[in-house]
Amino acid sequence: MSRSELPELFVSKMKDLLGGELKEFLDSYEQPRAFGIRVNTLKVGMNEFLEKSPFAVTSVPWAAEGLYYEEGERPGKHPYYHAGLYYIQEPSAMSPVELLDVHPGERVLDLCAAPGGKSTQIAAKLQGRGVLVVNDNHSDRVKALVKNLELFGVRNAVVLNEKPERMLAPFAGFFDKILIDAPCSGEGMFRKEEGMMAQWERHSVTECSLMQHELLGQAAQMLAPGGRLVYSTCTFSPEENEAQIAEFLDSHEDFEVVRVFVNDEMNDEVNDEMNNEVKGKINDGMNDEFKGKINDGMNDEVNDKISDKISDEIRDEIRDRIKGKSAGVGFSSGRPDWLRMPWCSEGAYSARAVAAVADTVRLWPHRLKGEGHFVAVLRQTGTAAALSAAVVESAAAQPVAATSKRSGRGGALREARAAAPQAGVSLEPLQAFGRELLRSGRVPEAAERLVCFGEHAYAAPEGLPELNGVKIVRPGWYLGALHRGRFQPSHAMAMGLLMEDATRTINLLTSDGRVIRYLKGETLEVAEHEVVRDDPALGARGYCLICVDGFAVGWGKWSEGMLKNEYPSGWRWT
Ligand SMILES: C[S@@+](CC[C@H](N)C(=O)[O-])C[C@H]1O[C@@H](n2cnc3c(N)ncnc32)[C@H](O)[C@@H]1O
Repeated sequence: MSRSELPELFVSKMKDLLGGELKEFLDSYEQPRAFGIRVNTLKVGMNEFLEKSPFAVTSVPWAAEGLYYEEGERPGKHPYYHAGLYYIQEPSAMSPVELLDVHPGERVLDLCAAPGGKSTQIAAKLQGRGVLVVNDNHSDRVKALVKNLELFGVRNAVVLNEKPERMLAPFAGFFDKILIDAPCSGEGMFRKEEGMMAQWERHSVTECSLMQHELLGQAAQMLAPGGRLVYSTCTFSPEENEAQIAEFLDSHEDFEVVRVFVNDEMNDEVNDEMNNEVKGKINDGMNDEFKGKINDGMNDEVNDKISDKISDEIRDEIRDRIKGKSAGVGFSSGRPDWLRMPWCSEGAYSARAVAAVADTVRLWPHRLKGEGHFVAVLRQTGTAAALSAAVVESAAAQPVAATSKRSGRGGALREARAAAPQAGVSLEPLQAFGRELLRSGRVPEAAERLVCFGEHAYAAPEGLPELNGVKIVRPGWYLGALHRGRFQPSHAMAMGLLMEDATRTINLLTSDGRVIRYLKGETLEVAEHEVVRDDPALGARGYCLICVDGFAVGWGKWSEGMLKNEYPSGWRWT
């Protein structure tokens, strides 16, 4: 796009904000934009992906799993996309979750989650452990959110379609980490989606900032003492960013801004330095510690896992060090230009708030390869007493006994008691499926809990509070339907499995023409010897997990040399 297409009012606001940097900022609109994917480490290690990547990629400096790809590539048109190996994401949009600092086992809320870019990133950080609650108040957008979580194979997410005020009672003080990726005026989207410019004229920044103010206050109530809250937008207007945070701090004395660094200035040279150092260390580590073991017969898979692990650890260490080096360069510290905005009267915010806001992060499109983002990392400064009280409380937390409002047949809303299937529905077909098709012999796994809404079975994460009256779209990983004494496994179930989880698989290579035909929903010819079974006593006939290069893409039902296609119509390759 050209800078001349930008709304005049927007340009004059940016002049107030950026001063001498305005030209560089506007020039960035004439540059080609950066394209990114984020690797799904629930399914594939970074090193394995880099070896298999169908496109040339380079690292996004501020996101551990982020990669740039070149314009002209079509990552959405590759079987790996259908296997959920990556999410196509604008690179600067990868920064908020990176700064949320999620660890496996935590309770995390993504309050404004659709279509799920950041939810899938959080899920990968959780590595299947802990609880991820994702919410969006827009019922149509929630459908895309569910689909993306399913494609990513996320098993520990609960999807809600609620107004945040209705979540306050059940989730008061519940979450360790909360992300508010707020609805905003979208100024950072002008280059990516030109339609946003027309919307920007109509939707006032003021309207968005009122919404954001409310969301921040609501999220604060759901955060545990000592918890971390990340607020992000893809807009540049300070009314929706710095001012929003300053106002929040002035009404929430128990919150502070956490000083974080983003390497928006990190240049290729530093990046290369980091990559070389990582490579060298991996080789050293391999030589010293693992070479002997590898020679002792460890196979390639184990080898890859070790090098993934070393790579992650060393990468983190080096990244931290380089972040230290760039302190004071790559973020908005000490640049209070927003206070010069015409609407900002002197003394509108306390000195504490103004000083703290200097530690929020701006990713600018003229300084890095990305469209731009604002990120504020906030911490609830819980006292030790409050923290121990929260621990006692969480130990006493009851498991879910949720009710769900789902549209029943005929569109009527009905309440279904969770954990018990509909009267007359037996769980035996689901259990039999688990015994036959899963190596673990059971579904759900020990850390999950079976929840039924009518005929539909889910594996829910443990440790949620009572959710009575909350609109639940998915109480967990959707397993499938129990109908007339049969179990019909869902596509979400297939996507939540790894090839090694299943006892009967058909693994096709991407080069095999049948892959695209499978993804288009066609019936395939598959010879019996291609149906791989753990145990020769297990027949070839029946459900098989269909994989591409070892990654699950869906179900098929094999019989007499033919594979009946179970790939859902809404997911097909077009
Ligand atoms: C910037 S988008 C979120 C993008 C998402 N985090 C991602 O990475 O894919 C903001 C979302 O907030 C939702 N939203 C707007 N107002 C909301 C509210 N009051 N409560 C919850 N969600 C809201 C919108 O429907 C929209 O999907």
